[in-house]
Amino acid sequence: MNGITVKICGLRRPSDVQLCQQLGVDILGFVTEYPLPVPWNLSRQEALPLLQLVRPVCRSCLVTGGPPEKVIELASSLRPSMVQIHYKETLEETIKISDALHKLNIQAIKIVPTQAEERMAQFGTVDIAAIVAKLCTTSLYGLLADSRTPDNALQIGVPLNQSFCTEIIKVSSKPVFIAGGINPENVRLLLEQTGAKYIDVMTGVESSPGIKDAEALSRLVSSLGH
Ligand SMILES: O=C(O)c1ccccc1NCC(=O)[C@H](O)[C@H](O)COP(=O)(O)O
Repeated sequence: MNGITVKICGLRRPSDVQLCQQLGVDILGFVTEYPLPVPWNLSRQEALPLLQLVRPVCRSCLVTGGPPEKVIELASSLRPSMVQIHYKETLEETIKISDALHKLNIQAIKIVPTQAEERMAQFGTVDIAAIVAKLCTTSLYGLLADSRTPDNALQIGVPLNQSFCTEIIKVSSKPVFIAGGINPENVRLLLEQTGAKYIDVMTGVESSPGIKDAEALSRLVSSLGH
């Protein structure tokens, strides 16, 4: 399973940042100034020294969200490689954020909500193919098909929605990250079933929120041939 891009999210400790890099993780995710009080959340003062540990061969990703001005200001201040727009941003807000970040050479990815009512609120339609088509005309780097949303942010092990992921991958011309309940035991099967090339994992490699389990992380990464 070579060629799979691995993002590990919810990093809070320097030792976990180092571990991810030793294991060859591609993207290191830091939940920063997220609009809800989740246990992975960092202040920008906490995030900065962790971001500075990320070597140029890896990418750093801020997971955040909210009003465009706030997201753009945060990214301008911390200068990560990527920003994951992961709250309730509309299409117009997503375009505003991704255009501004593009000018700063920062890649942006946007969650496509699993819940129909959230899709309607953010994009004015529930139709997944139509939403993906619109997002693929923007300056976003990629999309995220994630079962963890602002509405179930505190749950552990929210399972992956396979048909949702498969549908987005089928119609997207941009990279699609799949996320939700991926762990060392199910990762290969989920990749085969969805055809995904990009994965995002948080709680499936943790012993408790924000504490990565070195053995689980190592098994996940080595099962992908990293
Ligand atoms: O990280 C959070 O605190 C968070 C809160 C609300 C929505 C999403 C959040 N994280 C997004 C991620 O990128 C996670 O890596 C992704 O949801 C996968 O999580 P898991 O199912 O625990 O692997």
